[in-house]
Parts: sequence; C-alpha cells; structure tokens
Amino acid sequence: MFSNSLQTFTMSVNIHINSPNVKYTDTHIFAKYSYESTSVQQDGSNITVTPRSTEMTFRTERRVPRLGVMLVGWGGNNGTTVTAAVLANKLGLTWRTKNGEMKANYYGSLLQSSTVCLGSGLEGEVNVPFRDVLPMVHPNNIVFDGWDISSMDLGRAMERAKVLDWSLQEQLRPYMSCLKPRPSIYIPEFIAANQESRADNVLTGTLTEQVEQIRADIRDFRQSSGVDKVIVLWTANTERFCDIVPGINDTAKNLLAAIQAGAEVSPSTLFAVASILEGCAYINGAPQNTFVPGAVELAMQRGVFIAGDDFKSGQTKIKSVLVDFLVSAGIKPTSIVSYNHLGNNDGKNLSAPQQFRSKEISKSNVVDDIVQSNPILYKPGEKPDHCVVIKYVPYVGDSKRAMDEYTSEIMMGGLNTIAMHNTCEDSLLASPIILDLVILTELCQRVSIKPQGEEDFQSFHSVLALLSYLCKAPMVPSGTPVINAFFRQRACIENIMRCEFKKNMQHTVLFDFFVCA
Ligand SMILES: NC(=O)c1ccc[n+]([C@@H]2O[C@H](COP(=O)([O-])OP(=O)(O)OC[C@H]3O[C@@H](n4cnc5c(N)ncnc54)[C@H](O)[C@@H]3O)[C@@H](O)[C@H]2O)c1
Ligand SMILES: O=P([O-])([O-])O[C@@H]1[C@@H](O)[C@H](O)[C@@H](O)[C@H](O)[C@@H]1O
Repeated sequence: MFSNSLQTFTMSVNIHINSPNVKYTDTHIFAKYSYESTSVQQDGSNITVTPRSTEMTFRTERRVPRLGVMLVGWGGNNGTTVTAAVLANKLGLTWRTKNGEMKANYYGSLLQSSTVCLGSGLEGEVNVPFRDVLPMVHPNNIVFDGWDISSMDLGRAMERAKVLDWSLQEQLRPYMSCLKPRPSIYIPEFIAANQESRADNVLTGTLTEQVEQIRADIRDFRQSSGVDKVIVLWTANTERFCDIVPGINDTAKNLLAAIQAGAEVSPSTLFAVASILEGCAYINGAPQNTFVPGAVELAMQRGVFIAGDDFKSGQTKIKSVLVDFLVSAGIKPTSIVSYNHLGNNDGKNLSAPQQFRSKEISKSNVVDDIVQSNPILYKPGEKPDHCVVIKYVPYVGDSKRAMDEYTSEIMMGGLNTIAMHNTCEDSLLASPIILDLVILTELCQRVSIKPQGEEDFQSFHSVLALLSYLCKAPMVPSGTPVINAFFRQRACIENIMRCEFKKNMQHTVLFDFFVCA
C-alpha cells in the first residue's frame, strides 16, 4: 500500500542565511567565519593558554549529484535491509502488523531523523532537520549495487535475513528479486570457516585480476546506472586483523606491489585499493584493520576519502554516551561488562575467535579518550576493567540482546552500579548509519576550505574523521587524537555544517582533523 509520501518530503525546509558572511552563487555557497581555538603550553603546573583565531572560507557546491552506493556484502542482513528500507521509503509503503499500520521511515538516521537548532524566532527555538542545513543527497534517491560471496538475489536474501515484517517483504519482493550481487573476492582465511557454505559467488584469478574486476564493476555500475558518483562501503563479514608488514602493506607502493605479487592482502583491503584507484570513497563498516598504512597513503596520494571502522550502532553507542556522562560528572567507572548474544550470520561469523577478536578490540577502545580526559579520577595508564562478550544463539536471529553493567566509584567509598538490557534488530540500527555515512561522505566531497592567506581551496583530509560519530573505532589522520565521546562527535558534524551561519566556530577538537594537512 502507498501512503501520502509527500508528507515525508514536506518535512523539509528551505534555509537561507541572511548574513554578510554568506554568499550564494548559482553553483556554490561561500561562508566566511572565524575559527576560534586555543594553543596550550604546559610547563609543570603552569599552563599558558593562547587564543587563536583563523579566518576561513567554506565553499560548498550546491548541486546534489545522483549517488550510487556499492555495498560489499550486499546480500547480508545490513545490505538487504538498507536497500529494502530505501525502496520502502521511496515507494511510500505502509504495511499491517499486529501493532497496527506501519509506515516506512528513517528513524535512527542522524541526518533524516534528528534536528539542529538554528536559533530563536518569535515562537522560541527553531529546530530544523539536519538534512536541510546544507544541500545533500536524499536517501530515497540513492541507487544501490554491490557484491556478495553468496549468489542469492536480494529478495531471497531479505527473507534469509529475517529482519523485516513479512507483509512488507511481500510488497518489496518484486523489486528486490531483480537485484543480484556481483561475484566477489573471497579469501577463506580472513573470515570464519562457517561462512564457506555461502560462498558460491566468488571471483577467481590472481589478486591483480580480481582487483581489476572490482574496478571494472565500479565503472560498469557508474555507466549503466547513470549515477554521477559512486561510494563503496564494506558491510561484509568481519575479517581477522592482518599484520602490518614492512615491504608489504606499509606504503602505497609496497601494497600495490604486494597485490601484483599475490602476497597476503585481505579482501577488504583489496576492495579499498580498487575503490581508491577508481576515485571512489571507501568506508569500512566492520572492525578489521582494512586501512593498512599503504591504503591510507594511497588514498591521500589520490585525494580520495576513506573512513571507518565498524558502525557504532547500539550497545557501543550507549557506552560512548554513558561513560562520557559518568566521567564528565566526576564519577569513576571502574568496571564495564558488555555482554550480548545474537543469532544472525554476523553473530555466526563472530563465533570464530579471530573474528571475535576484531570486534572485541573495536568495542573495547571506545572509552579510552574519555578516561584519559580526567586525571583527577584516573592515574596515568589506569583504566576501568572492561569485558566484552558476544555469543551466537541462532534462535534470536537479528534481534540482538545486550546486557551491560557499569560499576563506578562515587563519593566517600560509595559504589554505583548501572545495569541495562537492550534488545533490537541489529540491522535496523546499522541501516540508517550506512545512509548517514555515505551521505555525509558525499557532502564532504563537495566542500572545500580556504584558510586565511592561502591561494586555493583545499579539501578535507582524506581520512574523514568527521564520521567518528558513526563508528566504534574512528579513523583519524595520523598524529591526531581519537574522540569517542558521543556528543562531542555530534557537535563536530553540527559545527561543520553550521559554519555557514555561525560567524565564530566554537573550538571543536575534531574540527582540526578536517582542515587538510
Ligand atoms: N548493527 C549491526 O548490524 C552492525 C554494527 C556494527 C558492525 N556491523 C558489521 O557489519 C557487517 C555486516 O553485518 P550483517 O549483520 O549484515 O552481517 P551478514 O553476515 O548478514 O552480512 C555479511 C555479508 O557479507 C558477505 N560476505 C562475506 N565476505 C564477503 C566478501 N569477501 N565479499 C563480499 N561479500 C562477503 C556474506 O555472504 C554476507 O551476506 C559485519 O562485519 C558486522 O560486524 C554490524
Ligand atoms: O551495538 P554495537 O556494540 O555498536 O555493535 C554491535 C555489537 O553489539 C554486536 O556484538 C556485533 O555483533 C554487531 O556486529 C555490532 O558490532
């Protein structure tokens, strides 16, 4: 059934900034502003703070392109669900459930379902959808394609995923069944052995031949779909970590040579190289260390955006909020236990030790910057006990059950223990994050910055730290700190987008990463 899909669009607003610092041309928005920050010198207990003000001009292309997104792992729970969700929204579908009629929406998306306060009007604060602050791609207009080691078409793969209500699946099946994943690169050693039974859609040949095939697939999709640009995103299974080996993957030149020589390079890194060589941004939604130094160098050489790692979807997102709240309130978390079980194929893959280890790392490091920010509570090197448990229980499927316990020291030897239980379809948390990742990446491709005194506009650094809010283990440019605190991450995105109408940019640590090196 079709709802009045205009209702979805009438939520949008048209914002015009009435300021001498903002100029609109037919093709661009130019925004001048002062970036206020501070330089801090510490000498023992003496600290000197020197305010800095940098005049900058932001330039944003106004034309929103037709965006193609190629998903690696397209036939998986996330891949089928995000594709189905966009179709359902585009078609304005509604469907019956035991709880009444449901209507397609984008809940869980920062850009589509959260707001930004523009300031105060006659009736008080004016809050607008995040997506309306700057010209950006609407998810309904994204064209999907991708690869999977499983040949199942997306109609049957959606059924296999068991995420969406049956009555919705029945409406979507005619559209989804026409979508077939392209054969992919499969190296069994990198994912759990229990995934082998799915692998009936794999490429053969040398690593170089397979990378060239992926590059040809990207060109074929761009040409056949008529999209203006393509972004590639890994939502395939979690791989084991790979070793950083001098002479193999430590530089761009060595990595390309290693591929030519058939050395050990993971499928996710091979996809990253293929995407970068095709000038396509590449995003890693899983925890493995896809972006070996050689891949990062190649992206920087080619001026291509990369981002990751590992969607921050539920249990870890809450952790980055709760620990930030506790430590910011002067309360000392001393023990964090995060347990969850799930029964989807992701959980099956993570039941293998090496793949679990990748996830354990990304789920554990998320509190480090928050803890290190408070030397009153924590001595140098001191951290809370932190335990991560993931169990595979087939019966619960995509309905992840997360149980967390946070124990903290409070005043005068007191203890505070917070226990939480959290159940959700994991893929319905990850799907809106996938959309935010690709839409923000595309927006960043249209933004450039000219610091005072510079001749030319420059793009952001190739490593898009702006996307930290969406990742468990945010990638940042070398030498810059990782910020996991949830609201600081959100403020960074908001500040970057508000620069059009906010004369002075408040100091946001994360922002430093975006002015290209
Ligand atoms: N909430 C979430 O769902 C969430 C959050 C954070 C991270 N992730 C990560 O996202 C990824 C996908 O999650 P999912 O629930 O969709 O898992 P899934 O197992 O349902 O989907 C993964 C898909 O990747 C395919 N695949 C495996 N290796 C491949 C390769 N080399 N090339 C192409 N396809 C390949 C599999 O056949 C499968 O269809 C996992 O790595 C997971 O850890 C998920
Ligand atoms: O909810 P979250 O912690 O951000 O992320 C999820 C984990 O809780 C879960 O254990 C794992 O299987 C999923 O792939 C995802 O990583």
